[in-house]
Amino acid sequence: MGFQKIVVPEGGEKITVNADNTLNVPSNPIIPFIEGDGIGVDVTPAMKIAIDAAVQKAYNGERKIHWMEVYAGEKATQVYDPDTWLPEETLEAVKDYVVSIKGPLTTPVGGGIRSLNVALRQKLDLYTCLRPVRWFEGVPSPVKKPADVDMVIFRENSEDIYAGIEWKAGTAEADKVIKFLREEMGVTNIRFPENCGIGVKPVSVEGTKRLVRQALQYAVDNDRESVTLVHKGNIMKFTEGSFKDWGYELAKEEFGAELLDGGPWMQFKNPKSGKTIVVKDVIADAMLQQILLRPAEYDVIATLNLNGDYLSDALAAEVGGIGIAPGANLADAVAMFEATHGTAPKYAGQDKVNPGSLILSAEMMLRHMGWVEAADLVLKGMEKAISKGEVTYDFHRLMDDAKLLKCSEFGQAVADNM
Ligand SMILES: NC(=O)C1=CN([C@@H]2O[C@H](COP(=O)(O)OP(=O)(O)OC[C@H]3O[C@@H](n4cnc5c(N)ncnc54)[C@H](OP(=O)(O)O)[C@@H]3O)[C@@H](O)[C@H]2O)C=CC1
Ligand SMILES: O=C(O)CCC(=O)C(=O)O
Ligand SMILES: [Mg+2]
Repeated sequence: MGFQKIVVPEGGEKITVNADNTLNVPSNPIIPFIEGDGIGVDVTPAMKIAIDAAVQKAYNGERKIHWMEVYAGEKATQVYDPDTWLPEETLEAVKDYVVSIKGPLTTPVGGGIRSLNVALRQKLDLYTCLRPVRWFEGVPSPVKKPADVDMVIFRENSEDIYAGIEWKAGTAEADKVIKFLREEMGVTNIRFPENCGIGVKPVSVEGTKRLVRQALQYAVDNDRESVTLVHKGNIMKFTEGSFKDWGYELAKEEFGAELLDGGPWMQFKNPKSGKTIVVKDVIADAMLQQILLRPAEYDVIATLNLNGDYLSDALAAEVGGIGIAPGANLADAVAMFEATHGTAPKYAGQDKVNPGSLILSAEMMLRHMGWVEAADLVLKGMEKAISKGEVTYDFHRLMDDAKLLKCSEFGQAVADNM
């Protein structure tokens, strides 16, 4: 494939996909990366230091990642032209090379371009946002028992209000939609119809079921105890409420779940371990208190896009903050790994922030590639560096007697402690 600006590294090969979506990973895979805006310039190089060291140590030079920079966000506007935020060839490369990783990208609030992060997920149909949340020994936490927080969020990544179907108050488009709603749909309860922005929230049975299927399968494969459907179905009956109903329906249809004590909770036997997996649901606002008060009762979570966004940051806070919260955006074959945090512009270029989130996202990527020995070394390096009190500013400000490291130094500390 001929690219305009992307330079394909020499000596690397593509990861390919089999008919059953398993990967063929060569020993010299080319991995596209988006550096990211803001603190992307800090965390992405630190991530590469830690990951290259883990691969070198695990495989003694027999395996090596060939990083290939692809562009999005502000850097794309510099490399291509001022109006190109998400070049077509970036999308092609991410699809063609199958496994990639990205730093955060800026989205202006209120106006300007729509989220490039959301656009990447939608254009590549990366419908699962997978965000595991666990505590590392020694990480400062605002809760009494952070070790009880061990949850894996499956956030629906392609629907909900993130579809970006909305019209600004006072525009002809908003007025037209409001007129339609009032005159043709009999809507009488738009409080201020003269000056009202309108948003649309699509939630489908297909979108829900493919996400919940991933969450249930994850619970089976990883011998987890429960899957909780988190929704606001009491208020948004035909979107969030249907998500809950379709989730239970899928559990029954495809995993053989049966009602537990008359329902609505369900349960089924894990075909691999024989243990019971409970499928339950919690309303989203109550869930935000549950994760603080009774975290040990929650395990795998399946939820809609906005709930998942809120829950990700709230849960991350319980185990040290979004500086250490990893994630992945997954389609059936294509996978793009990505930190949970944003561009933190006030820290951009200061070599200050925690690269842990992107390093742990890359750890997930190595595991996804089947490079588990290297992934284990990343965890070991991270755990040891933190337990020695070698940390970035976010942990340092909450710890006594810790050593303050720069972003790049923490990447090196992970490498040195493997
Ligand atoms: N996937 C993506 O690319 C995402 C992009 N964004 C975008 O990022 C921009 C900024 O968003 P904002 O709401 O400020 O959220 P951010 O996640 O960028 O930052 C919020 C706060 O979180 C803490 N934080 C974030 N990253 C780190 C890190 N690596 N290490 C330590 N602490 C960290 C900082 O806290 P403190 O001030 O306490 O030190 C920071 O001020 C927006 O344009 C938003 O749209 C947001 C989320 C995800
Ligand atoms: O796209 C954005 O700017 C924000 C996305 C976000 O907060 C997330 O995915 O967690
Ligand atoms: Mg978020």
